[in-house]
Amino acid sequence: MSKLIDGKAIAAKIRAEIAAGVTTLRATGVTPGLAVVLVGDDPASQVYVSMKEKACRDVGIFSDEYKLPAETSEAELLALIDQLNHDPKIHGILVQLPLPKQIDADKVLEAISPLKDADGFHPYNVGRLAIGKPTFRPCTPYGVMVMLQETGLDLAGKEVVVVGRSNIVGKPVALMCLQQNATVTICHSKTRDLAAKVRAADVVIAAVGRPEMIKGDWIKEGAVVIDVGVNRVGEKKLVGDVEFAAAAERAAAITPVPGGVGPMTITMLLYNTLEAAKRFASRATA
Ligand SMILES: Nc1nc2c(c(=O)[nH]1)N[C@@H](CN(C=O)c1ccc(C(=O)N[C@@H](CCC(=O)O)C(=O)O)cc1)CN2
Repeated sequence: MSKLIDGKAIAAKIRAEIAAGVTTLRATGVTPGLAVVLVGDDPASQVYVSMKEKACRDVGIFSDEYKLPAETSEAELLALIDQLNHDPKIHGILVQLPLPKQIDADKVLEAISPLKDADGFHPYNVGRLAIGKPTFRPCTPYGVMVMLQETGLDLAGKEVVVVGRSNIVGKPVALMCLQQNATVTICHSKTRDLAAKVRAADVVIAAVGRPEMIKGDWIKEGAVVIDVGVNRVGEKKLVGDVEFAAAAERAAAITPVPGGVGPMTITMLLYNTLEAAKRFASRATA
């Protein structure tokens, strides 16, 4: 039976450090501020946004919420982003994804000032990550890396298989593992013999968004498994992208769902917001 990588416990430890950092910064007269923008009434997004607001309160970050109707136009959202880019109380801006169909998400993410890009999704920050000089890192992949670090595993020379190639998780987490000298394979819907690829992996990062798609018997004995999937099955049950019980029989360490990567996503958002505020403060005094 494998060791559980407890995202809640790791998140609590890092959030305490962030709270201390916020206190120090506030003593200099700068309160970190995060604008949380939600368009529409997607139930999961509403839950995530509430969790982000509560997490901000808990560590002393000021959060300003903008809940806009589902029929908001792209131009209206871009006007709000422009206003927030110029708001001195706001150091980080996050637009909850997904956005309604009439809005081009890429255009919106590109409109956020790269200096306030708490989600790390702006092409400037993505480019910095790609060249190995990250500024703001996307929160979920960043959280995954912190969890891997907590296991004490050295990624250098390890075979890492990332299942999923989204801009939010798959691609950036692959870049981050590459930066740590892992040999990285990104798998996706056109990958031939996914099972064989996963069977060869020392580390499996599942970010495909399909309930229990990665079978337990694909996991190599002693591998580390990070499950990014948060899939709702039926009324209340949440499952990951990996068949947890069977995978846990073989893995050296594995993340649960819930209580694994999810809490780390919000923690790294707090971290990025504090970083943005610190950089603002040092620009102001330069
Ligand atoms: N602007 C963004 N949009 C989205 C992001 C993001 O990082 N930035 N990621 C996801 C959703 N997400 C954050 O927004 C998110 C998903 C899951 C969790 C989480 O803590 N999950 C819990 C379970 C919570 C539940 O009961 O539903 C867990 O896994 O333990 C936090 C944040 C898409 N959009």
